[in-house]
Amino acid sequence: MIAESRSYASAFECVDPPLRVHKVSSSPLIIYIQNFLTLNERAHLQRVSEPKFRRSVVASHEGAQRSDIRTSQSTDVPRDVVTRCIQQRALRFQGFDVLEEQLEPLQLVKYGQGERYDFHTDWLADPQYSTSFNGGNRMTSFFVYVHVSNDTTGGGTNFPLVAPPKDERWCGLVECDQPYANGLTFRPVEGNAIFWENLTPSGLGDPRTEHAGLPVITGTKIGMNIWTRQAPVSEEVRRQDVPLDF
Ligand SMILES: O=C(O)CCC(=O)C(=O)O
Ligand SMILES: [Fe+2]
Repeated sequence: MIAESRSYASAFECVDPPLRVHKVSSSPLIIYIQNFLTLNERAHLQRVSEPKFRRSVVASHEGAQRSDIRTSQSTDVPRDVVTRCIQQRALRFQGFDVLEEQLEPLQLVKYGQGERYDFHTDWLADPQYSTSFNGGNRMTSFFVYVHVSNDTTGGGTNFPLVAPPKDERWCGLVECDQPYANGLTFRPVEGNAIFWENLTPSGLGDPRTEHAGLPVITGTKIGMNIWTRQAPVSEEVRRQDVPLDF
C-alpha cells in the first residue's frame, strides 16, 4: 500500500490541462474556465475527501454554524502534491502577484437530492471573519465542479444580479431558457470552473457577486471552493502539507 502510494506520488506530474477561458462579465469580473481539473485530479479529490464529509456550516455572529440555508456536506482538502498542483494553477490564473499563503485550504462541497446553498456572498460582511489572522476578506473565488453524476438535474450556480451572456454558444454552459430576470445560472459541468472577484477596487464586498447553489433535484454534485484572501492567511488556518495518502 505504502509502496503503491509512493509510486503514485513519484509518478504524479503536475501538468496544467489545456484551459479554455471565456469572459462572462467585466463588472463584477466573472470568467468561465473549461477543463480546470483533469480526470485524475477529480478522482483524487473525491477519494481523499469521501470519508471526511460533514454537514456544512455558515459564518454567523455566533461563529460557524449549521443552517437551513446550506444543507450540503463539506470538508477541507488536505494539502498534498495533487492539491498543491491545483492551487498553483489557481495562483497562476490570477497572475504572479498573489502569494500561495493567501489561499485558504481547498474546500469540497457535496450535495445530494434536495440539498442547496441559498443566496449568499463569499466575501464576509462580519469583520470577525476578515481579520488579519484570516488574511482579510475573500478577494476572489473559484467554484469548480468536481463531480456531476449522469442523472444530475438542478444544482446550477445562480447569480441573480448578473445578466446572462447572449450568444447561443453559451447554452451548454449556462441556462438559456430561464427568465432573464432570474439572472445568470451556470449548469454544473464536471471539470469546469467559475472564477470571480468578490471585492470592488476599494476593497469593499461587491453585492453583485451574490449567488446560490440551486437545489440538486436528482443525482449528486460535488463542487470545490478555492478562496484567495487579500493577504497571507495564518499558518494555523493553512496547516501543514500531508503526504499523498489514499
Ligand atoms: O454549489 C454551488 O453551485 C455554489 C456553492 C457556493 O457558492 C459556495 O460553496 O460558496
Ligand atoms: Fe459561494
